[in-house]
Amino acid sequence: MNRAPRAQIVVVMGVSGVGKTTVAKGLSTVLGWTYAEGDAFHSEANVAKMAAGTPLTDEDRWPWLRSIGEWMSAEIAAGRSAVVTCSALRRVYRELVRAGRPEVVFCHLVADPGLIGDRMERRADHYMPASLLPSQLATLEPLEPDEPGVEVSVDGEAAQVIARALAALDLQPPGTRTPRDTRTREGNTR
Ligand SMILES: Nc1ncnc2c1ncn2[C@@H]1O[C@H](COP(=O)(O)OP(=O)(O)OP(=O)(O)O)[C@@H](O)[C@H]1O
Ligand SMILES: O=C(O)[C@H](O)[C@@H](O)[C@H](O)[C@H](O)CO
Repeated sequence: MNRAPRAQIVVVMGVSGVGKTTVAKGLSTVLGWTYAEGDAFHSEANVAKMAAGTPLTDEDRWPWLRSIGEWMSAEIAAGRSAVVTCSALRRVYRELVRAGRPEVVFCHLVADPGLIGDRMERRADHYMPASLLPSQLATLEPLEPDEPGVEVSVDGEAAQVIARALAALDLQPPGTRTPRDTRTREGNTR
């Protein structure tokens, strides 16, 4: 029987400035998957708060996380695989995003804080000030072993990082799978 493969959702997570947008866009292009920018789901109030240099609270983040989850559910219902950025700093946030969606896997981007700070300082067209990096790092709870996902270093050029993320996630661009790979993955409920 010819069954359509289940949709997969990759959440590219990590602190502000670590490279989520860069990597998520790259993955979606290579894989031909839908892409969404998690920042676009923030309320104007959240954006204004961050732009003013004030960290968001849990209460600020819950509605934002729920909107991202709703977007994922729509993609899953349509049978589309997708990549979305979402800082997903705390485990409870990731649990909210995953709840009822076994298709979700996280790609946690990591780097030396100095490297992230440099990249943020050089980025001109973004509301998030580099001064919020310490609070992002303090809030971050790295992926735990029982959570679905991988950790990927963003050291090096963007193309290298995207290739590293694909390999860590065990994803191949369409057309590059051998029949043997296809058989293996059909039976894999990861
Ligand atoms: N591998 C890389 N090498 C050099 N520069 C990079 C790399 N990845 C990202 N950058 C640059 O670093 C800055 C931050 O990257 P990006 O905007 O993708 O991060 P982000 O995690 O999406 O940030 P935010 O959460 O604040 O939106 C950008 O100016 C981007 O062009
Ligand atoms: O949880 C948070 O504090 C926010 O999502 C931030 O991480 C920003 O949205 C993002 O990084 C934009 O710069």
